[in-house]
Amino acid sequence: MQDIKIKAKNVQVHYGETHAIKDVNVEIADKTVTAFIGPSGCGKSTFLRCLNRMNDTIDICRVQGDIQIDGEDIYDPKVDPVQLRAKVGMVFQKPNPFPKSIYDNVAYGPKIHGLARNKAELDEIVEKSLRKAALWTEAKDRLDAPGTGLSGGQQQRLCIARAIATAPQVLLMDEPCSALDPIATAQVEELIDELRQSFSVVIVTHSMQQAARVSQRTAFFHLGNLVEYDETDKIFTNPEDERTESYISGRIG
Ligand SMILES: Nc1ncnc2c1ncn2[C@@H]1O[C@H](COP(=O)(O)OP(=O)(O)OP(=O)(O)O)[C@@H](O)[C@H]1O
Repeated sequence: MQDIKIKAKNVQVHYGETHAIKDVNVEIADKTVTAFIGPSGCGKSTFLRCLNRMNDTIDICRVQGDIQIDGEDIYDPKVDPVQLRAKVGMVFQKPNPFPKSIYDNVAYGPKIHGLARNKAELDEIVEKSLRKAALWTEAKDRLDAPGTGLSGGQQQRLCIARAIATAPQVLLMDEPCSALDPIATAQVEELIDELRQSFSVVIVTHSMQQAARVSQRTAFFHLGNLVEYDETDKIFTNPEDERTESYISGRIG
């Protein structure tokens, strides 16, 4: 078992009157892929967004409880959410490159966070991030071309390169393959497996096959509750809870 990277205690989330997350306690390991699964509306994305305070941007959303990353309370008023999101990167369902060149998409974060002292260092970060995101070979001769001109799968890898360019410690992925074809999906899944050498990766997925392929730990959510959290193999072959069993066998969801 790897070290614990994220500790969430008694987390509750409300959107106005809707109680979306009900007293969730979970410990997420470093250098591990953790999958969040469960039926639509069970709270997977809401809980994922708690981990880098993306819910702060939703007026009616109220987050309670305690979330620590490396022992530090991420909801402490001293924490700057912009800095936090550089440390806890995020990749969304739909590839959303900036309307800028491939180079500038990746260079943007390191620039605003002052991670490069000069152009040569910035070039190096861009190349390293694109290599890590398995996009360098396809992109190296067109770094000035717009990011939006890439294929869907390439755009998603560009967004992954952008997220890892700020040297995050955690990468959150909210259904990162749902807009991709099977080949692009396989490439991103392969990449996720490599990324876990460097970070803690947390992925929300609708696909149980994907969770089984990419993750080592799986958390099953149902109606805002974290029902079961265990080794991925255990969840899919021998779950403890009847609700998990029903979901993985296709009876609910
Ligand atoms: N911005 C929002 N405003 C109000 N309610 C919201 C908002 N986002 C989510 N909810 C509600 O919170 C609950 C959990 O939603 P969430 O999107 O986290 O579920 P999910 O498991 O990720 O679903 P899906 O798999 O369909 O994406 C649902 O009842 C949803 O309607």
